[in-house]
Amino acid sequence: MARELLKLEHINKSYEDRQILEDLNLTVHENEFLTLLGPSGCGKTTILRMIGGFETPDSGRILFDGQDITRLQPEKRQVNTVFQKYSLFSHMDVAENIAFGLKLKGKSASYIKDKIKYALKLVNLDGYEHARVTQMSGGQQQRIAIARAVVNEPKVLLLDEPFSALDLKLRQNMQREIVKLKKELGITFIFVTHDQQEALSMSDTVVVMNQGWIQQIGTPESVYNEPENAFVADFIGDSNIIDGVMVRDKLVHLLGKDIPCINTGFGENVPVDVQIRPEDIQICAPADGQFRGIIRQVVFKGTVYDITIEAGGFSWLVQTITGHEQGAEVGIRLAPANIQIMAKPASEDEEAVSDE
Ligand SMILES: Nc1ncnc2c1ncn2[C@@H]1O[C@H](COP(=O)(O)OP(=O)(O)OP(=O)(O)O)[C@@H](O)[C@H]1O
Repeated sequence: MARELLKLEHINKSYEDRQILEDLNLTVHENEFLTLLGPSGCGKTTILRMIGGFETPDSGRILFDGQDITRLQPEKRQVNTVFQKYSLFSHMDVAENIAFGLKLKGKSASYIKDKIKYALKLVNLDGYEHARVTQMSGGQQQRIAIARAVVNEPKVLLLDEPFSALDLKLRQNMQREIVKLKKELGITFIFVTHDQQEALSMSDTVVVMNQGWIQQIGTPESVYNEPENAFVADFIGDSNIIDGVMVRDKLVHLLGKDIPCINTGFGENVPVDVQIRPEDIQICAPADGQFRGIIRQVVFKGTVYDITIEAGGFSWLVQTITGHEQGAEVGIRLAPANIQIMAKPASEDEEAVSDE
């Protein structure tokens, strides 16, 4: 793993007596593409604003290269932000927008000219120096906002939902371009989004958040394939999440049956959440299934079918590449490797204990 570049240590932040972040710890490595992913209001932007210097934590420290920058002014940090609304100056042309920060820093005219040329080339807008920003498309404005940040040669680029105003096609284009840009620049990117697809396709590391808490940190593959709890499983991709109880290691009691699973490390009789991805469920002949049921709904999604099967008292979402007949009786088979066993959230555990 690369060197640790940025560290958030024991961060607390409240707004008007409401605690938004509590004892948050996060490490960002040099040259990492790290994405903060979570539903609206979970505190992603607050974290980004603290890293950028636009917000101060109530307590805790932010370290950059080992130096405490918690209270350092934004312009003194080696960090630049691309905001959601781009915040371009409408009365200035493209070049003036990009030059703005450099002029404030007192850079020479020839230095600024070279930088503008370099940055516009980088974002595929060569020759647009004198265009008016108001006459440019959302995607082009987004690129200018990125060019404006890049000319400052930041060590870290912060991007706060930069594609939220763009339509799907353009969004996907920009996602590819950002990943390419990141490779060319060789710097650290911290990206904020509530779009799980965007996070999975772009990042080295995904930080999944909910209500101010980090739920899981991992590669896109690990948060998708090995979610640590039901929130992550449910938020990232589609999931079947079912209450289970461990019978013993490698055997979980699920909807009235004992089903083999992989190693879990959970003790006997421990209540767990069991996750099975829709694409991992095998539909078979009724007699061959671990559960027997009826197909209730078949919806064609373009590349896959979403099939709802009622079986074992549970409504399963199953994804297949071939169609099935509504009303048909079928079996469901689960491969042990496709059964993800997760700890229940602490509060639910307590309830389970007190119910007994
Ligand atoms: N300046 C502020 N004053 C009061 N409350 C605030 C302020 N800034 C943010 N909040 C609140 O803090 C919480 C976290 O906000 P934040 O913007 O960090 O979330 P987010 O995950 O980035 O959400 P979104 O995706 O909607 O931007 C929200 O409930 C928000 O209303």
